Amino acid sequence: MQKIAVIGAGSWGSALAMVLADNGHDVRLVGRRQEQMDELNERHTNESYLPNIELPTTIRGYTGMEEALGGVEAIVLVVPTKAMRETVRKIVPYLQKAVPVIHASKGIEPATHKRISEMIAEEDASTNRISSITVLSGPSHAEEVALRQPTTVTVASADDEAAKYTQNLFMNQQFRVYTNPDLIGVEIGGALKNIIALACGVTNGLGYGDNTKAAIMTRGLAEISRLGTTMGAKPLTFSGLSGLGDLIVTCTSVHSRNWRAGRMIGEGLSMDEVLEKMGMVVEGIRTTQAAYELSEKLEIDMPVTKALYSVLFNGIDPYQAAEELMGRVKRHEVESLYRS
Ligand SMILES: NC(=O)C1=CN([C@@H]2O[C@H](COP(=O)(O)OP(=O)(O)OC[C@H]3O[C@@H](n4cnc5c(N)ncnc54)[C@H](OP(=O)(O)O)[C@@H]3O)[C@@H](O)[C@H]2O)C=CC1
Ligand SMILES: O=C(CO)COP(=O)(O)O
Repeated sequence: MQKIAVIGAGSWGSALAMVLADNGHDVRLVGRRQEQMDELNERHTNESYLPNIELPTTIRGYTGMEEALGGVEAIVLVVPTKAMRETVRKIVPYLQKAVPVIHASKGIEPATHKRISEMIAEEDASTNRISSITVLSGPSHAEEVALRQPTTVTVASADDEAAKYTQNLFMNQQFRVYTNPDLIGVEIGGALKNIIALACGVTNGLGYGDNTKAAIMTRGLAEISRLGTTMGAKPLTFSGLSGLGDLIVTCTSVHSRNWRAGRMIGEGLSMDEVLEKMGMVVEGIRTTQAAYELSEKLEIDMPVTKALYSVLFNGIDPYQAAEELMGRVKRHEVESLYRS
């Protein structure tokens, strides 16, 4: 039994807290709204993020870091990417000894183009309170994990022992955890699939069907692989759970916030209208900006990302963006799979 703090009481933080509690760990779930933590402690529910789910009574909710982090042996970070740096800055002063950190968020930071593990390491550089950083990623909608439906994920770390420790923490009969040494590939696959899910949603919103979805998913995976391998990822990782697996689950599921946001944009809503309606994080929007900037900087051909960027940030009509994608110059299918 380990004392574990899960920071971020949204859908995914709560579902992962459930897995850890099911495994017998002492779980402290940290949210930022007192009424939400009162609901968790008194009624064992989190209606705004996991409706109609009863959480294990052993999960305790906290809003204060000092109280939640006392004596913890591991920390799981599950806040939106844009809140990651600020969250790490908030936790490190309360860590009495160096502890392993596991993150389960999916994104890349616009402007710096850093992956999440790089952001965490940077924020701990002067304090050294984090002993290892591991990412947990894969095809895993919180709604289904909370129902204890069979789910598989991957954990990756530069520290092999940290990956195995994380595998042991989370693995159970319903939640199967693999290890993968390719930290870069696992983080990039999880972040970039959200762009492709948004793009698939846009095509559905335009009224296009399964042929178009399969095209965007397959060519999307090709451009994820091109950018990812240029950034140092192993090609095989993109055929795995955190690559193809997560691409499938996000592009084809009504649970996906990215896919749903894309569909509304395809139907004609503005980005602001969509974000207001969602009320949950849509990571793919900021990741589209980051990946587009990276593709320009590294001169990687990423046509789907570029088309989506023009829709989201330059006000291009989605129908026109789709026409332009289809009208590009002739290409060989596989010659440019890993480099532009
Ligand atoms: N949902 C899923 O199925 C999966 C999600 N993920 C990833 O997990 C990460 C978290 O997503 P998810 O839990 O789904 O998001 P949700 O939208 O469900 O919840 C977001 C959580 O983050 C909190 N939050 C929002 N902004 C801030 C901030 N600035 N500082 C601190 N906390 C903040 C919210 O608090 P409040 O309620 O007070 O606003 C809420 O607890 C994302 O990177 C996502 O891609 C990965 C796999 C599966
Ligand atoms: O990452 C996810 C499933 O693996 C969740 O995707 P959404 O953020 O699009 O809901």
